[in-house]
Amino acid sequence: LGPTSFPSPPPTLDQRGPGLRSHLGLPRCQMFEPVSCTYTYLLGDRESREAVLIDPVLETAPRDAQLVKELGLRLLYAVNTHCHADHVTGSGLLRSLLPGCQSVISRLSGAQADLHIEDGDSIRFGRFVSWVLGPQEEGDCTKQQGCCAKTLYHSVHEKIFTLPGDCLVYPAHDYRGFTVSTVEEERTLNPRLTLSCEEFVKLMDNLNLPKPQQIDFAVPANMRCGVQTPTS
Ligand SMILES: N[C@@H](CCC(=O)N[C@@H](CCS)C(=O)NCC(=O)O)C(=O)O
Ligand SMILES: [Fe+2]
Repeated sequence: LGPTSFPSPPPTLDQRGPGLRSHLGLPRCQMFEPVSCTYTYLLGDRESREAVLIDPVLETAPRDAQLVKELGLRLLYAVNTHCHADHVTGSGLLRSLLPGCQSVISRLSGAQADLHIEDGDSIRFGRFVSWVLGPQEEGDCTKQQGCCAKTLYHSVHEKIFTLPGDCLVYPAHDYRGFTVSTVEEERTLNPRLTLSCEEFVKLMDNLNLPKPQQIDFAVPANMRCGVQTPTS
């Protein structure tokens, strides 16, 4: 996103600790939801104040909305990388909390949203453009969620791995506490992505992961963009 920084922070930021202030060195914040171990990302443009939120979670949507307001940002889009099975999206609630915000998901997901995007589409906020999509929705999808492992492998190799090696790669989840890596690190050291396509598909087809705990209510809710009105 370039070496930009937010301008002078609004007064409320001065009451915050150095942890949040340190986020102001780059126009992005990484936030965590501990039950599903989901990371949500806020990307903002310091000049126009336009912002996007990637993979918001229902339970932490009020926190995210508060942060958007405190940073003096205008949230244009609440983007879902896919129709999640392990948490309910916060995008429906954020539309209510932050008027003007549109929910976004891939058309191939079949889920409801204000805006459906396809491979090659761009999301613009301020001076920035974001989004890389594979032939199917990719995000952090796994075989467990009906994603084709072969498509995932080719998408990562042909899209993400063509980005510069020092490009930062942020996870949608991490269950061990890691927060960031690089394209070069993933390309050379990722134990799955350094396999051949055939080996990768075999491994993914045999993960035998347990069913996500929230799947039975998360998927139906996410097909409707989560919760549409603020909870009391
Ligand atoms: N315990 C969690 C597990 C949720 C889950 O299955 N997560 C997937 C990623 C979903 S986007 C995962 O862990 N994949 C691991 C892998 O090795 O691919 C829950 O019940 O929600
Ligand atoms: Fe997930």
